[in-house]
Amino acid sequence: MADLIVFWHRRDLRLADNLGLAAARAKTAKVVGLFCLDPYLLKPEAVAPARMAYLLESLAELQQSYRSIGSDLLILHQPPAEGIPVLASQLGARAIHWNWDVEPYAQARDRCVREALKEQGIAVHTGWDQLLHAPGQVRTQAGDPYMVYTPFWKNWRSQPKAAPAPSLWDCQGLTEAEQDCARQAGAVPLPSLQDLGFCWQEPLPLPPGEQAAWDRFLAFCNRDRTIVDYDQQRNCPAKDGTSRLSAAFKFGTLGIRAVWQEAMAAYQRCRSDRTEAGIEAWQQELAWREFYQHALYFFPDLAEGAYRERMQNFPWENDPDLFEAWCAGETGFPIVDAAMRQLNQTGWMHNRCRMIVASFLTKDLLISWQWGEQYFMQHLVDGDLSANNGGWQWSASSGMDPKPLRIFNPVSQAQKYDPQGEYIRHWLPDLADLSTESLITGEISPQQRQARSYPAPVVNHAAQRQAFRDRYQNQHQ
Ligand SMILES: Cc1cc2nc3c(=O)[nH]c(=O)nc-3n(C[C@H](O)[C@H](O)[C@H](O)COP(=O)(O)OP(=O)(O)OC[C@H]3O[C@@H](n4cnc5c(N)ncnc54)[C@H](O)[C@@H]3O)c2cc1C
Repeated sequence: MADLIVFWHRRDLRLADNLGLAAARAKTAKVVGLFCLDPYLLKPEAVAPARMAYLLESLAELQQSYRSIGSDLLILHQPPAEGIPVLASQLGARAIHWNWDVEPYAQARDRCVREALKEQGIAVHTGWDQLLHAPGQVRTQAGDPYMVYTPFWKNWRSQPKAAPAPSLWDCQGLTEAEQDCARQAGAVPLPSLQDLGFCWQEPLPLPPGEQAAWDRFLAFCNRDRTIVDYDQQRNCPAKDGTSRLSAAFKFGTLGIRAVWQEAMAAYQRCRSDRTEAGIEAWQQELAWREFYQHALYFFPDLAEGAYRERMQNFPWENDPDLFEAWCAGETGFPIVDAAMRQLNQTGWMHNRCRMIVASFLTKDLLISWQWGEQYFMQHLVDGDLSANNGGWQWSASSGMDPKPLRIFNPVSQAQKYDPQGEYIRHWLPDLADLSTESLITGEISPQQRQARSYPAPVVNHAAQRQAFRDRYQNQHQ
């Protein structure tokens, strides 16, 4: 009988273009998948129900895919360092393979699992998969990691990209005796969302699973060709101008090399500078994703606090009532409230609006970006430590931004990016009959507000802007 390799899936919930999985299959026909529901990562206070729903349904699809090629995806529901070594040794596995992750918790966890497997005499094989360029591959001339995006992008773009890894096509699964053995070692059926204490009843912003992610990507890139207008449309939250693939990139239901290859093929087919610019603008977003992952890998302290030392003890006011108003979309600023209601109702928010609400929380309400960071993790289907932390620190003037002091004006943001008030009307239907001018400027009379149960503005933007500037300058004296 062939030697067994267990492939531990984490942020790579797919059979196609999976470097670690393809390497395991090249060594043996007998490959079985494993996913470990780690209680540490499943705490309801830290995880968005939409994200958990996306994860579980993607796992269900992956399990079916494994079964259709003759193997299976085993599920453990316990701390990985406890469950995986027991399962692997009971099954007599020759080795465990997995793809690396940049997050500090994942790295510490992996070290524990590796140590425990070593004690059992089980080999471990690991490598990078989730990025086109692994941390360390893109460095400044001095050999340091980049701390500024634009030179990172130029270097990142110029480097050759790997081709997609071959998909898993057929496998030899566990015998019945081995399946019994796996159950005795803790393998469980995939639990439901309710079993894990979550509830999500809305449609997900992206249908879960590998097939749906690839279909969405092909539509975005080739069929609807939204990608070629990306640079024109991506800042308009009322338009369907972005890919909405963020959950797929977070959980790896899409392989990044396959995505790059397809986007480059679309680029080669372009007949105008305009369409090339659209595709390149989208590729720049993929580079932002990698920039923030490299940053977290090299500066794990980012997860704990401000990157800029002078922002580490910033005197935030942290008023809990203002925070509650922001969370509920009840600040009296229509563009901010529309965005927060999109997040609360769908589990996703447009990037332009993420920047607007993050600026508003930190610069207008003087509330720590870490409160907002946590709230986003509790609600986003794509909640991801590196991208979320990067976005929040950029917005709070505490991160890796060469021009850190940016303060968004909610009125001019709405004027520029939602000039017809379509986005605001959609998410604040009670205000839909007001004039576009009122929706954009927020100049809504007390009577009109009262009639629509819409709150008065919770702060004065100009005064708060000045208050933030004063505090910021004090910190930088
Ligand atoms: C305050 C704040 C918090 C954020 N939190 C997250 C988060 O938790 N998870 C997350 O994936 N993105 C986050 N972003 C980045 C960005 O808003 C989302 O990736 C994007 O809106 C997802 O929509 P899309 O898939 O249509 O993106 P597209 O515009 O189609 O971009 C394609 C992909 O590139 C990546 N990407 C795009 N923009 C960024 C960016 N600025 N930083 C890093 N990666 C990017 C995403 O994987 C995205 O799916 C945050 C941004 C801000 C300002």
